Amino acid sequence: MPYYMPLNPPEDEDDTVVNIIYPLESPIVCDFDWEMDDYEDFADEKVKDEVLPEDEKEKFKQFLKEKVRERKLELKEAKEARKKTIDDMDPKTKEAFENIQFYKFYPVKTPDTPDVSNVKARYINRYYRNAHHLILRWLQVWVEMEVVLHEEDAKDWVYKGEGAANLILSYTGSSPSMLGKVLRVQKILKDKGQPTPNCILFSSYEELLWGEIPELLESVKNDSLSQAYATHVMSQHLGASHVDGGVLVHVSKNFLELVEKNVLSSRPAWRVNASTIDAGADSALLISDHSLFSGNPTDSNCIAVEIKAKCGFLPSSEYISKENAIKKQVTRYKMHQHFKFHLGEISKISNYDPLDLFSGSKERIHMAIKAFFSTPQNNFRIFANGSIVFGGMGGGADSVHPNETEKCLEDLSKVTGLQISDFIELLSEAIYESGVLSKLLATQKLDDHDIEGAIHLYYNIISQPCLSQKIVRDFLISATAKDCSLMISFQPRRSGSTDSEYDSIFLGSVNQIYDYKAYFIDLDVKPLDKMVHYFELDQKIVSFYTKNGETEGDIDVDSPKVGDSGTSGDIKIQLQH
Ligand SMILES: O=P(O)(O)O[C@@H]1[C@@H](OP(=O)(O)O)[C@H](OP(=O)(O)O)[C@H](O)[C@H](OP(=O)(O)O)[C@H]1OP(=O)(O)O
Ligand SMILES: Nc1ncnc2c1ncn2[C@@H]1O[C@H](COP(=O)(O)OP(=O)(O)OP(=O)(O)O)[C@@H](O)[C@H]1O
Repeated sequence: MPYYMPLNPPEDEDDTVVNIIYPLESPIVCDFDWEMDDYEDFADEKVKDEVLPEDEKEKFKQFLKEKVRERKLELKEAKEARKKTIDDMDPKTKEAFENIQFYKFYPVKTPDTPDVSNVKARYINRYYRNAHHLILRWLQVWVEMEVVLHEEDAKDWVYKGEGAANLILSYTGSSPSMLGKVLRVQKILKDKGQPTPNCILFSSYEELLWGEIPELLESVKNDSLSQAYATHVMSQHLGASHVDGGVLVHVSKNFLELVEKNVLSSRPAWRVNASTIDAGADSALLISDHSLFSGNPTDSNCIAVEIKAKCGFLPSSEYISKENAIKKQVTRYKMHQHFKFHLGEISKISNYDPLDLFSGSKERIHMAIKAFFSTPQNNFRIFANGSIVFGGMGGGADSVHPNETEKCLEDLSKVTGLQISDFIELLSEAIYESGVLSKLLATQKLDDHDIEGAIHLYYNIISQPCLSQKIVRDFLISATAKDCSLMISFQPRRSGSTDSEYDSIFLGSVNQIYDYKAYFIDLDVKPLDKMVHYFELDQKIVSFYTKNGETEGDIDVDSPKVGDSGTSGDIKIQLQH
């Protein structure tokens, strides 16, 4: 019940505590209770503890007052918004909420489960408050997993792509229920020293952090965290119509082992060295193949574009230290490119600027797409009828060698029937008209403290669990939004048909209407203990850029030009409609 709207205010509306991070060389991280604490005494205490210089006291008090004022305003607005929603509620809905009954289930003791009969409590959480009924019975919530994939099914699944955490298989068999689907199977890293990319179990801190979303905690038991996080967290921010949680299916060990063997030769060598399919998993996610428009590879004439947009804003957090002030002027993406080039992870600095893609300006979106064509790296792929025709498979920072770009452009035009300039026009119109990136940007901006602020709250959580959770939770949601991909699929509308349930773009240059759909993929929860990695990587990237600037790997002027009248831009090829 993610949208449960209690008629009585949740407890935090009476909360008088505000989380403080006061920016100093060593920031002061504390909680201030405006009912219990006195500004003067509070500041004196900090001076006495030698965390606040005496001459900073007045400024600190002003800072506290400002934070208290902001928090009170926030609470007042939340209260008014609640009141308005309740006032506007139709009487039937209101009656349903008034009569709602909560049942809290506890497991009975079995040889494998602990006896919890003495620790039962009616309390659920601060929204639901107390349960009306307590039931001591094991409630096993099974996700519908009617499908089981066995060894003999392995031949129907081929390699589609992979990231650091998952390997994606396309279905090539004839079962109608699987047609147009991909299977997302978990991988495990060979080097146990690397930070774990995927979170399938929760630590006790994570249980606290995400505890307000019961479906998430429940999903861990069912091995369906990835599905639950997409559905119950990310879709609230990105819009349910752009998120597909998929369905969990059982997979046998033999199925996974055979698939691992079958796809080995299609996988990039560096991915094979880094990770392997987790043959111990007993389920995998079955999701619609969003590189297909109709779900059927044979009848769709579909072109799809995958964009890993990365972080689309410059941080302005007050917690960013003076030495790292460059972060407020140069994008994380650009600085990371220089660092990756230095490490030999990419052969060329990308021309792509995320600020262009997220700008909301048609011209700048155009520029971003042109940059993707010259340096796609792992940020840009194009699929025709589900098969990749531009960009590299298997993710990775430098998945396409620049020399291959020209050839890819020719292939692309052959299958789409569009000149590259028309294709860029179609894609930028869809990005501009759909507004789908503005939701993504707002979700990324949940990170308003920057890692330099959030890291202190992370340490807070692991030293005295229960404080400062929202900021870290928002940081992790934002991290998912900075790393996910957007998949937009297009299908030319048949001539003669006028109405359609889809959004569409009219491409004047070819006199054709294209229907399109947009989905976000890779919406997994980031592990809480990755916070330290985030902080360390951030410091490395910024310090490298601050010391070295743009001296290495500057943008190559000889890269293929796209979208202008000229060679590649005029290539033309046919996609039947
Ligand atoms: O830190 P970044 O920006 O390099 O992002 C990582 C990505 O690198 P990129 O720079 O996009 O090539 C990285 O992508 P690749 O493996 O390089 O294709 C992963 O997406 C990684 O996420 P996770 O560990 O699989 O959950 C990403 O890690 P998160 O930071 O999203 O946790
Ligand atoms: N539903 C889907 N439809 C079509 N293609 C998909 C789908 N899901 C994933 N893919 C393809 O598989 C690739 C890898 O998938 P995904 O990004 O989910 O892996 P990951 O390991 O979670 O990534 P990361 O490295 O970001 O953690 C994607 O880049 C995309 O090309």
